[in-house]
Amino acid sequence: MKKEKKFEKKVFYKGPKLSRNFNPIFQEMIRCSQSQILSLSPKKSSLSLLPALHDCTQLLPMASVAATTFPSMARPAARGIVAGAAASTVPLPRAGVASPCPTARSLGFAARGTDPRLAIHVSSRRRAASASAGSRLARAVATMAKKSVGDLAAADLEGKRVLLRADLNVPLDASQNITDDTRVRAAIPTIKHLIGNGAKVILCSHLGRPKGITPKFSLAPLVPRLSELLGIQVQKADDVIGPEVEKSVSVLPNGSVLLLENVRFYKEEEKNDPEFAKKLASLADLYVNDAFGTAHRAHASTEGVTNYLKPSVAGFLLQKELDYLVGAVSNPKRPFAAIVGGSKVSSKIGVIESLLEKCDILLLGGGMIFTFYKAQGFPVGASLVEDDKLELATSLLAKAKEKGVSLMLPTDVILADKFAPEANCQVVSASAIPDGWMGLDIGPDSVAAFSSALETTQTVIWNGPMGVFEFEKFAVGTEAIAKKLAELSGKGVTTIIGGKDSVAAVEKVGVANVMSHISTGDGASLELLEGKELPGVVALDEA
Ligand SMILES: Nc1ncnc2c1ncn2[C@@H]1O[C@H](COP(=O)(O)OP(=O)(O)OP(=O)(O)O)[C@@H](O)[C@H]1O
Ligand SMILES: O=C(O)[C@H](O)COP(=O)(O)O
Repeated sequence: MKKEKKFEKKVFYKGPKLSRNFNPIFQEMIRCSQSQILSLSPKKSSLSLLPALHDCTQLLPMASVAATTFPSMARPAARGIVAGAAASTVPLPRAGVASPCPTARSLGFAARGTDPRLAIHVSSRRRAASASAGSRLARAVATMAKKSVGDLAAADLEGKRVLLRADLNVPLDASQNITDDTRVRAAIPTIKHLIGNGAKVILCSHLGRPKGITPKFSLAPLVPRLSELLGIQVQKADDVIGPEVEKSVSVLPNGSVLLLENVRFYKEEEKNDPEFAKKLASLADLYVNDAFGTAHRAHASTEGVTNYLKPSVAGFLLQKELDYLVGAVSNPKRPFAAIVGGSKVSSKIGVIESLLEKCDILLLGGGMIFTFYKAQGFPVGASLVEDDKLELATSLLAKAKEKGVSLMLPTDVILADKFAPEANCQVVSASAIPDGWMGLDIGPDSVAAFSSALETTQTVIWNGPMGVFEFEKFAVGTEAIAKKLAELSGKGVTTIIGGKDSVAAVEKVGVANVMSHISTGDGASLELLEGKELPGVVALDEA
């Protein structure tokens, strides 16, 4: 690299002809001389004069430079759709309904106010999106345009028996205490709305994966917390269907809640048995699905009952999840960055492929990066590698380039001499992993490069940790990203966190309450990000 006065105009490289095979050289060049690289000419055409260098921008931290220095590489926002969405309104709970209870940590229901473009009804997105008919995006958004519980008038609810499917699948300790009540708190706004309008709520959920009636999976431990959050005594049925439950429902006063027993105590639930669904539906007059975390399951209580209950509508939590994981991701404020981590590339292929269609910057971390390194010919030591996914990694890199997405891989990693919390560690360049060592976190240079790339963004979605964050020594990269996203949230950037480990990381760092949206779904949010339709959503009435 020759030092020149006019760095902002050109960068000269002296050395072997650059190609992908010379990535280690280029990587080292960036590591040592980042300020010089940062001064590449802002014309994309100058990159094309250096085709090999251009290749590298798709693979290395140059991508962050490209994102900031070459805004033309970022694809323009879908302005028509955004404008349509901005003009629409949020369906608010009706007057006289108690506001959601204060929560220990914000579930982000207030975030609509911070980003007016997200204050939209699902149906308005359908109208806007249909303007770009034919695109995969338009279809995906359109199928998520569902009638909401907020669309029902007070008269539709007063005295009505409402079957409300929530996801109360919470973790319990050995003494049956709830160790994380996030999903319980997330269910409260819809329940309050229903009881505030005089409905009789028949609340139903699964807990765990029981095989038949299993006392440790009873929903009984949920009753005290639900009652506390709702400010009324929640009744509990000992069964899901049958004469005893029917009797309890028949004496329910308006504005009350009856919690059914774990719906998975019946094997018919997961089989989506029509007879079981019919019996469950017969308890109620209408159906509300607020169980986002289970919306990817076509079960009797999430899908089957909609064949017997009209209307079948979405609850507020389900709506909010769709607003962010479909709406904000499909029509993002740009630049839009996606951060994908986790253990294996194989479990994130769908997410990466889908996000490559939408984002401007893609940051990769976690165990999957070593498959990408190996695909580029780097030594990976004892790191996690999926040898049968090397071609896939190469094709994802090519796809990113083709789509003009700035894909960044970490340039340095933290290595361990064994997979253990007390392992010895060292930081090395990503291209210089010695035999016998395994990469368990991204390194400090990568954190800096990722942070500076994120600085440029207006929307960020994060799924999957950057390293083995369960071990303190290897949690630094993940926690740094969590803190960076918290900082960006404070500056008005839309930040969306999905995947149980990324959610756990932001909670551990204590910044969950500042994020725009923390998804309550795990598999469901992953499937939604992959662009899949969720059966529990598809089955609901159209808006
Ligand atoms: N470098 C690495 N080597 C091995 N394992 C890793 C590495 N980096 C992260 N992991 C592990 O990946 C796991 C998380 O991977 P996973 O794909 O399940 O992510 P997730 O998106 O948060 O989870 P999910 O979508 O299932 O909720 C963590 O347990 C973490 O320890
Ligand atoms: O925790 C979850 O992901 C949901 O409650 C769905 O549970 P399941 O994976 O057992 O269907």
